[in-house]
Amino acid sequence: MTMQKRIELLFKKVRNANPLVHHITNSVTINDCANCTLAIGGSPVMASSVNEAADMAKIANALVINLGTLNAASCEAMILAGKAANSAHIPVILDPVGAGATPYRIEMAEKILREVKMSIIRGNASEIYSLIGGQSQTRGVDSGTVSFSGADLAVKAALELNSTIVVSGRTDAISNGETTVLVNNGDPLLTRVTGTGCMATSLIGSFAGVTDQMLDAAIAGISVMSIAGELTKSKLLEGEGTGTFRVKLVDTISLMNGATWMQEVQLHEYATR
Ligand SMILES: Nc1ncnc2c1ncn2[C@@H]1O[C@H](COP(=O)(O)OP(=O)(O)O)[C@@H](O)[C@H]1O
Ligand SMILES: Cc1ncsc1CCOP(=O)(O)O
Ligand SMILES: [Mg+2]
Repeated sequence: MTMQKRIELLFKKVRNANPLVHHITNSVTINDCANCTLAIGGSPVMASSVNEAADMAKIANALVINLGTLNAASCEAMILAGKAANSAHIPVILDPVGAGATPYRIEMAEKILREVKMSIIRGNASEIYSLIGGQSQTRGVDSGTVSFSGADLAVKAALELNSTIVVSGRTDAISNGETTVLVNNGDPLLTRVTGTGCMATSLIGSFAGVTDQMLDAAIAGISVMSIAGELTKSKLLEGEGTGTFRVKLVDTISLMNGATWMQEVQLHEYATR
């Protein structure tokens, strides 16, 4: 079966299986992440207390760790939950929001990466670059300039971090170090609403909860967000701006199925080792 066909089938699979996606995430986009998880067919639970993080991870189908507003307590909860998920063979997905923006963020990201095995890591180019020791001009949570192409960065990070990597941007690059795929969908409006990266990571977590193929889950999640950006832009009426775009984005995701995905996705294999 081709990768495209496998991903097409994931839409029904995720809606039938309704995977529990445990999030330890930031306080800015937490509600959008929960609604995006529901829109694609998952069941979100946000649980960040050190008293229950490990127990919740054990009963989940996937764990999403998002560093957006991390602090000492949430970092401890992320490590407890991550270790529990690793022991139970539950996929862990990392969104290193703002990694590289401050020394604390990169220190914490490195600490979590030392303790927890990540199945998938999704970030913008600056964030992924900082995880492999690079320095780019990142401003807060936005991407800056990086000297690699997204595809080359994804391959390098996949090999160095031993994980499936998604570098999001105008073109999304996804690599497990052996197979690298580019997704040429998206719309610049996606960068004018906070949380589209976080929501993409929640979508990836939802798909990772229903397949063992982490590359498929990573491609499915990021491409759903990028395609939804395009379709939602085309549905905006005169006088509607970024606020309406945010609401309609969740509508679009909730209505997307395998057939629409097949029709819209612009997928290209980049390189095979
Ligand atoms: N310049 C762009 N043009 C079109 N789509 C984009 C652009 N930049 C980012 N996207 C899309 O926006 C979504 C969020 O990615 P990104 O902005 O890189 O994440 P983050 O919000 O974490 O920085 C992804 O679906 C990505 O493909
Ligand atoms: C603005 C902001 N500040 C801390 S977390 C956060 C949300 C970032 O979300 P995204 O990376 O998806 O734009
Ligand atoms: Mg982000």
